Amino acid sequence: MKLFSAEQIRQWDAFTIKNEPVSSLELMERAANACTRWIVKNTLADSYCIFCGKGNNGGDGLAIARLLYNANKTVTVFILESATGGSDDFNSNFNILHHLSAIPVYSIRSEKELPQLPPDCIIIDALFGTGLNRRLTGLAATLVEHINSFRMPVIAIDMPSGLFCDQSSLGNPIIKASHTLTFQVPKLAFLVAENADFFGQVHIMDINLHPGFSEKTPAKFHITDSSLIRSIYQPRKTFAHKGNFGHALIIAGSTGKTGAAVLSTRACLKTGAGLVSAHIPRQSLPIIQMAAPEAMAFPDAEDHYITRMDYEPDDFSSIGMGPGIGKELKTRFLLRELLEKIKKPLVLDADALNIIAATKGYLKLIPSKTIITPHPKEFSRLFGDTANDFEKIELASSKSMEMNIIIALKGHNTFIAHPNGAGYFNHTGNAGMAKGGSGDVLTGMITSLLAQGYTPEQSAVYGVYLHGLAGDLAARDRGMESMIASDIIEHIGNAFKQL
Ligand SMILES: NC(=O)C1=CN([C@@H]2O[C@H](COP(=O)(O)OP(=O)(O)OC[C@H]3O[C@@H](n4cnc5c(N)ncnc54)[C@H](O)[C@@H]3O)[C@@H](O)[C@H]2O)[C@@H](O)CC1
Ligand SMILES: Nc1ncnc2c1ncn2[C@@H]1O[C@H](COP(=O)(O)OP(=O)(O)O)[C@@H](O)[C@H]1O
Ligand SMILES: [K+]
Repeated sequence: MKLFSAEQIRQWDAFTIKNEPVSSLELMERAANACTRWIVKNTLADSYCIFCGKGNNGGDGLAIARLLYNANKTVTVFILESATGGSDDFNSNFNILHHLSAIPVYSIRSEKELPQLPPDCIIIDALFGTGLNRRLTGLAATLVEHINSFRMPVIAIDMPSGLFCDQSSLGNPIIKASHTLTFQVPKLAFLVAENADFFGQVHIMDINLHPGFSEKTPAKFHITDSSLIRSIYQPRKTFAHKGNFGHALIIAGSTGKTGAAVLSTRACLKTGAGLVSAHIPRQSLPIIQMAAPEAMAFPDAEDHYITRMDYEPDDFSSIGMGPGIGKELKTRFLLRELLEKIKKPLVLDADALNIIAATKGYLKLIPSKTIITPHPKEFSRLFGDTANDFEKIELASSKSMEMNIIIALKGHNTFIAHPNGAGYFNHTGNAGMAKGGSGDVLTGMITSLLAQGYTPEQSAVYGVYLHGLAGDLAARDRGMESMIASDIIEHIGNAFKQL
């Protein structure tokens, strides 16, 4: 699914008005109807306090007020006055409402007019939407803080007021909504961790914007959805043999972190590679053979960590390196040797990335189309700090293009930057996965897909989606608190079945 900017959404509204055709006021009525249906169905209250600005977001608020009143609800409207007049559609809805004397309408012109509200009402925030063009200050900011001081649930229309769609709002006054009813498509602002306190649960209101616009308009960012994954998926052929699905090598583990090697290797096996081998420290040999009997093992010459390749790396279809390897000097040298020798893309995670970040000259050795899977800290070690999440996304995108690598920046809504400039946000996964070992599982899964012949771009997008889906199924079965990384592996099979 394409992720459009506020400006593109404005163009999409205009395109719909021209090409459907439909009047702007009718489109607002459609939006207000969708919101009102949701509100009536999902809230049990009888009383609603609606705060409106004087743009089209406020126009939505006025139309919702009228529709809720028609549904026999008690409605009170507060209008934040501004020096400029209302938008055309705001004014039209204001005139309609004016004739319904049963709906009280109050103006807020100064702090003295900030209202007290009945404790059983639901607050509807229609102050500002996608038209926000600067941070809120003055009376608007004070009103936002005033609304946030109430304990009643707040339903934001389109955007929580004060939140920018496509840029950081860090430190700004913003409505803290329990629910956001947003029009047609999700917004970038709802995908980043720094905004988590503001939008609550996001619900998409389908207002039938014209499909012609989204089909022909390119977008830089996308949300990975099941239809994209189904288009990537290659079913296994009936007469296939193990040679058709590649030979994956996992280079992982050191004493005390053999579990990382076990998790990556098992996840790699469970994701469909034809053959899986694990290069582990010598002492880990019995452990890996017990925990993953289907995998072959290359025990290192060294007991406790990895130091030497006794194989040709290009003989493998894919190699994933990093989970639990530590940062011993000899392991660093081995990583350098691998980076210099291999002619194929790699999967690099965890300590492989920490070694690269800490050792001068390693970063530029990363082979083209390699997939790196840093969590935010590993990302900062590699590429430096950023002031906010939006800059982090831009930095991931530009580094991916500059270095011709795929960067999966892990977290809730993992962001995957492709070297052609496109970016994919993943929406599967849950906070039950915020535990040691989950990332090791992801490395094994992506390495497995790469071995099977999926392109590096496909392997990253597909692997991250499947990993999150397996995590969601694990959470459903075991609960977010109790699920562990091994449970994600146990649910990879069911995740495949759900595609
Ligand atoms: N036909 C359409 O274009 C549709 C628009 N819709 C609604 O329209 C909204 C966008 O409407 P608008 O473009 O009128 O914008 P908004 O209603 O979001 O706000 C814009 C108004 O606020 C002012 N403003 C912006 N930032 C401010 C700040 N920091 N302090 C004080 N004033 C500020 C602007 O000058 C303008 O007057 C959407 O979010 C959505 O709710 C929906 O009704 C669907 C259809
Ligand atoms: N709150 C969350 N929502 C969704 N996915 C999450 C969440 N927390 C963690 N994850 C996922 O779990 C994995 C954690 O990886 P990482 O931080 O490298 O853990 P580790 O190195 O301990 O294995 C990532 O794929 C991440 O996207
Ligand atoms: K709003």
